Amino acid sequence: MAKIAILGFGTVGSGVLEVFRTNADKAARRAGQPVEVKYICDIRDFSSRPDAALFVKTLDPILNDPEVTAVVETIGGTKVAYPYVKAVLESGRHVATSNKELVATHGAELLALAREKGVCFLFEASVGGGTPVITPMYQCLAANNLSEVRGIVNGTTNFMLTKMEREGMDFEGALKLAQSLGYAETIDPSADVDGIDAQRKICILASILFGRHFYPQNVAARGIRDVSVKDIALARRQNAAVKLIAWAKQTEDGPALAVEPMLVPRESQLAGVDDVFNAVMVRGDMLGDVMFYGKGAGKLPTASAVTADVLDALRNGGSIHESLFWTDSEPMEGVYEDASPADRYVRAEGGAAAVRAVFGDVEILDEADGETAFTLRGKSVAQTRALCEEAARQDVRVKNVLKWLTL
Ligand SMILES: NC(=O)C1=CN([C@@H]2O[C@H](COP(=O)(O)OP(=O)(O)OC[C@H]3O[C@@H](n4cnc5c(N)ncnc54)[C@H](OP(=O)(O)O)[C@@H]3O)[C@@H](O)[C@H]2O)C=CC1
Ligand SMILES: N[C@@H](CC=O)C(=O)O
Repeated sequence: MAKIAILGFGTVGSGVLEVFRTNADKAARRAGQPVEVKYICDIRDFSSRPDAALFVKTLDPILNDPEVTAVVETIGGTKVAYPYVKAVLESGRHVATSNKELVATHGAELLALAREKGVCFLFEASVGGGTPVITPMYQCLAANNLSEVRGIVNGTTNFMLTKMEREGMDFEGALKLAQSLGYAETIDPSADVDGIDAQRKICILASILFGRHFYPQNVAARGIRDVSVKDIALARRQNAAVKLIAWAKQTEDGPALAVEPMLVPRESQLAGVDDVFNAVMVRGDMLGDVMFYGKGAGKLPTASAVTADVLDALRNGGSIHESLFWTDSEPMEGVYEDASPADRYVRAEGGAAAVRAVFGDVEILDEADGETAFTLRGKSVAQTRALCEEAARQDVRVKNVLKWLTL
């Protein structure tokens, strides 16, 4: 019988207990032995629950119990989760976590520690929630050189954009609904809306892709605050959808990665990914493109991925880190940009004549309510930025810029 502990009994942690209880037989077969949740550590009061005896308020009773061999971390953030996870790994126990902030900030160090101790540090649920992305990347695609990953990795914003497109729901209403469904980050939902959650996730995917640690501060991230119902309608007129895309790729100048709302042509499979669903496309030199699609957030989908990691750890042990590993690296100055030219949708205050005076002979998509929307073709990030700055000097305020995703 394997004994485990859950740290943090919120949306995901309570889901892990439910998955273990509902699918106990399946879990026992997979782990090679029955699995019992012996402790749950949470600062909240659960004394009225029938299983109140499981609850503890700190990590100490768990560390002091030699029967516990694996620990689930679903507290979130790094303040408590980082020292807790480090202590658990140092004590020679496996860790499975859904905490992308922890992995994006301390992943290389924790992987090295797990390797040193011969235990597992697994984090499948940290990207894609319940959708397997990380394990396929380092296991099933191991015979490929991977050059690119791109996808929709934030369930909350994808849910919100879908509600805005289909039901004309406003931004605040869509966010409240996503929060009530347990999709949004509880500590700070602006992590979803401002692209920070996706920034952490693309760092994890890029670290696997390139084999060295990528830090969030080196990744330009924009969320969906500037996306209006009007942008979505104009995108639809151009046979495209607005999606928050996280991408990382190898370019001639080295790695490039970012998170940004983009215009996604309907021919792309990513355009049809709606609601809380996530989808990640990985490009390999042998397989070509492969897409992983499924629920990116929510209690049971996410918990199912965390639980699977615990079962893998119990069954296979630390040898997994012969394939799941990346080296540490120093954060650099600035961000990893893609310098190649691209086409962009731009919406700015002012008439078509004022817009053309700055941006040249651009294709006008719409001119209404004192705003002009147009397509700016073949400009790099730096050129686009310079044009927007020049526009501001000429009283043409740019309200949104969305790069077209190439297929
Ligand atoms: N929700 C989702 O769909 C998904 C979440 N994730 C990630 O999973 C992690 C957990 O998310 P989620 O379950 O939504 O978060 P919740 O806020 O619902 O759960 C966290 C729990 O941990 C408790 N907690 C806080 N501090 C401590 C502490 N010192 N010791 C023990 N427990 C503590 C919290 O209590 P209190 O409320 O009092 O602070 C809360 O009960 C996060 O990293 C998140 O990003 C990943 C994929 C999907
Ligand atoms: N808040 C996140 C939860 C999963 O990581 C999201 O919306 O995707």
